[in-house]
Amino acid sequence: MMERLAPNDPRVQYESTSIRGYKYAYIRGEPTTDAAPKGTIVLVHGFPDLSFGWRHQIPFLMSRGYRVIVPDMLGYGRSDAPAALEEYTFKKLSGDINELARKFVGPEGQIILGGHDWGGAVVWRTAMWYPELIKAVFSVCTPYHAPTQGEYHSLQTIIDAGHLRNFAYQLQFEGPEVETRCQGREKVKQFLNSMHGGFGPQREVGFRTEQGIIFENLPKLNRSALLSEEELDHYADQYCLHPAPELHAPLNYYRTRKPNYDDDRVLAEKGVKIDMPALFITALRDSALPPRMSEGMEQYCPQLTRGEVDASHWALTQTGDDVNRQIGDWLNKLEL
Ligand SMILES: O=C(NCCCc1ccccc1)N[C@H]1CC[C@H](OCc2c(F)cccc2F)CC1
Repeated sequence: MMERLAPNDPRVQYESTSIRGYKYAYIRGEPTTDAAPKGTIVLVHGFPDLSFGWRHQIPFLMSRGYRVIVPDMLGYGRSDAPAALEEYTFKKLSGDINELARKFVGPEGQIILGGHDWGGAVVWRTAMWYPELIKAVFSVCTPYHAPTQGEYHSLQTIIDAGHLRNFAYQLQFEGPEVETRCQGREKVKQFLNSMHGGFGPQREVGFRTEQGIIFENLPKLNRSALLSEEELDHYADQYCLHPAPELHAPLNYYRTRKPNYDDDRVLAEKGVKIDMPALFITALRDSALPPRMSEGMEQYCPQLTRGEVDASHWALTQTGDDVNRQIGDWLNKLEL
């Protein structure tokens, strides 16, 4: 199997462009096969991640004859990180994906669009706002969730009513505590390590979905088995390209529920569905996005293929070869 990308890997190019007045940096990987390029794939990462989060998938997709474009999403890494939460709505991020993609496929072309985590939520909405751009769409971990038809409820109200308990950590992430208490390279590195499942000598953890970050445990944690020291250092370096509070912009993805709800009403009224071919790969041990959350997706995605991996939330790295195999099989069927 191909070796995953290393930080600053010479097999790909590191470029940037201006979108909506913001700098978007991205990885560009070209096909490594002699055959004609099969098309362009755009990959969208989640939280707390980077374009580097797709390091297992990028060489694989290049070897299958695709050009791969992988942005650092707004707020991350080498891209700009505006402070205002309004800049991070699904509708605006969808427009950014459209603009980035069209730089490579032109006004009439199409892409295959893939997402993980928050990137998965973004790709489902991009497929609804820009269906003409999308040849096919896939998401790892994050199921499609329909635009709410009813009235708006805050996450606090929903959780107090006993629903979405697996999203309880988001109540902490919406607030100021995490960005205030995790500033500076060492604390940011400890935060990233905790989110990747690092644990302490008494098996202490630094993050639980029912609770959020357990700050007193962060200094005790050993490095997560999912990341090499070099990889964790790269993440910390990239997050520290932005001034403190380094996590403010990434956490803005948790602060857009109301504006996203307002934008979603237009989609709900139009009865927009995911009509193009779609692949959803669930991670069987993702404590934030358990498999049960994808029940009923077929009614919104008539051309849905389902897959699963025996992984935690970090399925892209933990079961990279299995994820690649399932994406590869699905792509082969698309190209028939
Ligand atoms: O918070 C996220 N990632 C950080 C935590 C990663 C982690 C998990 C478990 C262990 C260690 C680390 N991801 C978000 C991504 C968007 C999701 O919201 C979309 C959505 C809805 F709003 C409603 C219904 C379904 C649906 F998918 C909510 C989780």
